[in-house]
Amino acid sequence: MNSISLSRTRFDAAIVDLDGTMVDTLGDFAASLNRMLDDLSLPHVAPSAIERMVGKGSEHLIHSALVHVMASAIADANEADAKARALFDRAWERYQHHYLAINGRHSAVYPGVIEGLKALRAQGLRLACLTNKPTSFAKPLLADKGLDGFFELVFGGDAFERKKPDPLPLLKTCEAMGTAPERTLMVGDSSNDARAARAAGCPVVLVTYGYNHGEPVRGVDADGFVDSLAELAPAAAR
Ligand SMILES: O=C(O)COP(=O)(O)O
Ligand SMILES: [Mg+2]
Repeated sequence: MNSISLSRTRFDAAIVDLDGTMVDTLGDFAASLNRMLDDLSLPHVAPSAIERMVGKGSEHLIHSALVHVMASAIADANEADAKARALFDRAWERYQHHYLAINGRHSAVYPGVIEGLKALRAQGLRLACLTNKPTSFAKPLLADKGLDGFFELVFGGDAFERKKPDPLPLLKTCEAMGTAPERTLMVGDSSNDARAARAAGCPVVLVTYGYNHGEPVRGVDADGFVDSLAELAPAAAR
């Protein structure tokens, strides 16, 4: 933890991101997207490219993957975008089908997550999970990985009118828990989480191992960085 402001703060609650923060879901994203692309008779997309597209919800991920695979055949960016839009409804239906069928099978909980969540709960913090993936994907994934018992609330990207990086989901989650944003710690892996937290008035810590749209995470404006959620316990206890 490299933050001075955090060490002076006491927290009542924490809001924890899912993909890239608690669970490495890149394998699930790759499997579902590539099965979807098979159904559309389109070429596969590499996990290294998918990693840069994750974090802004499934709609953004699907559209980005479609544009990415069509860019090799269609030189004009506007044309590729229009083609991706035309294919979207079918792609979304196929993606949902495949994601729900394999949810969690190609994913793993990051080291230190269970330890970190246990420590936060032991300090009396209330926990909510707030992700941009749909709630119907998030809840079974948390259950499959044995993480559901830590969270009194789970909100997906479809739970509110707008997704992170908009502050609305964080403000609504604080409201649902009855906690003040300045005493509610956001724990995430990307600039999406940090921007949402800053705008909501929540202190924010980012993990260094997540996705962050392919950009170095330490360049993001946050209150601290941790290499493992296990490092959060002493900060929360102060
Ligand atoms: O974009 C996603 O589906 C995952 O997003 P998350 O990092 O908010 O969990
Ligand atoms: Mg994330």
